[in-house]
Amino acid sequence: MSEKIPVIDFAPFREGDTVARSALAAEIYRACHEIGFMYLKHPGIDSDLIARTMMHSRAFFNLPLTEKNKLAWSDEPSNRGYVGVGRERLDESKPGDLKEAYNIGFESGSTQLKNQPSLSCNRWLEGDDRFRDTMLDFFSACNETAKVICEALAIAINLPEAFFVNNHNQQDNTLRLLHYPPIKQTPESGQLRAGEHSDYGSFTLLFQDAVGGLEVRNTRGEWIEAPFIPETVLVNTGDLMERWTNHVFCSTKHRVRIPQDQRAKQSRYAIAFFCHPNHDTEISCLKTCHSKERPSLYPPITAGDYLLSRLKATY
Ligand SMILES: O=C(O)CCC(=O)C(=O)O
Ligand SMILES: [Fe+2]
Repeated sequence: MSEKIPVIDFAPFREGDTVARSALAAEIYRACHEIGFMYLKHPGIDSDLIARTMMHSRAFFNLPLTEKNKLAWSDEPSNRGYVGVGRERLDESKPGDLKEAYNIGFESGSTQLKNQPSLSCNRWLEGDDRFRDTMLDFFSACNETAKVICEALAIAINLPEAFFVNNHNQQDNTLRLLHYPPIKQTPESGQLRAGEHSDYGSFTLLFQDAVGGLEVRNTRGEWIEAPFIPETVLVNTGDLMERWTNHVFCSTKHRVRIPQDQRAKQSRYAIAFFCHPNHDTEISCLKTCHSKERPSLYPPITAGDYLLSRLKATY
C-alpha cells in the first residue's frame, strides 16, 4: 500500500474524451486497489454550497439538545435523524464515539419509498426551510458527483460504463452531518472521536474541516493521516464495493483520533455522503473480478439486507 493517499484531478474525467477518461479510470483503479482512499480535486461540487452546508451544520449542532432530540434517530431501516454523543459505536469493542450526527436520505415527499414504509421520511427542523433546502441541494450535488464516480469505477474494472450508475439509481444514499464536540473530560479507555471502522456501502464522499484527526490504516497496520486538503473531496471505497469486486477495490479501516494538542478543545465538523447500491441490488461477485485463480470469496446478498445488518451492530 502506498504511504500517502493520492490526490487525483477529476476534471479530465468529468470533461474529457474517452482517452482522458480511461487514463483517469486507471489512476482511480490504482488508488481503490492499493489504498481504498483518494482525494479528488475538481469533484464538481460548488465550494459555496459546501461552505453553506458546513455553516448550517454548525448552527444545527449548536441548538439545545431538547430541540435536536425532537428529530431523534429511531431505527435502522430509516437511518435518518439525530444521533446523540456516545450513541453509536463504529468500533463495536470500544466505548461510544465522541460525536453527534444528523442523517438525511432521499426526500420522498409524501409518497413512501418502495420497500421502506413510513419510516423513510427525513426529519426536519420545523420552520427552517433554508436548512432543509441546503441539505437537499447538497444531497443532490453529491448524488451527481457519485454518478460520475460510478462511471469511473465501472471503466476501471472493464464493466460497461453505466453498470454502477444503474445499480445506484434509486438514491438509497445517506447524507450525514458530523460534529465532534470539544473534549472536556478524560475519555474512557479506548474512546475516540470515531472508532476504527470501515464504511458499509459502495463508497463515501467526505468533507472535513481543518481540525484534523482522521487516520487511515495501511497494510502494515500503521495509521497514516488523512488531512484536510482544500478544494478536494476525500473518497473511500466501502465494504459492499470490496465484496462486489472480490477485493479488487479495498475497504480500508479508518478512525478519528482525539488530537493530543489544543485541537482536542476545538469542535471538529465533517460531512459524509455514504453512497449505497439500490436496496434490492444483489451483490454477487462481478464477472470481471473472478477467475480460476481468484475464486469468488462471498455468497450473494442484497445490499439492503447487508446494510441493515451492519447498522444493527453499531447502535
Ligand atoms: O469525520 C470523519 O472525518 C470521518 C467519519 C467517518 O469515517 C464516518 O462517519 O464513517
Ligand atoms: Fe467512515
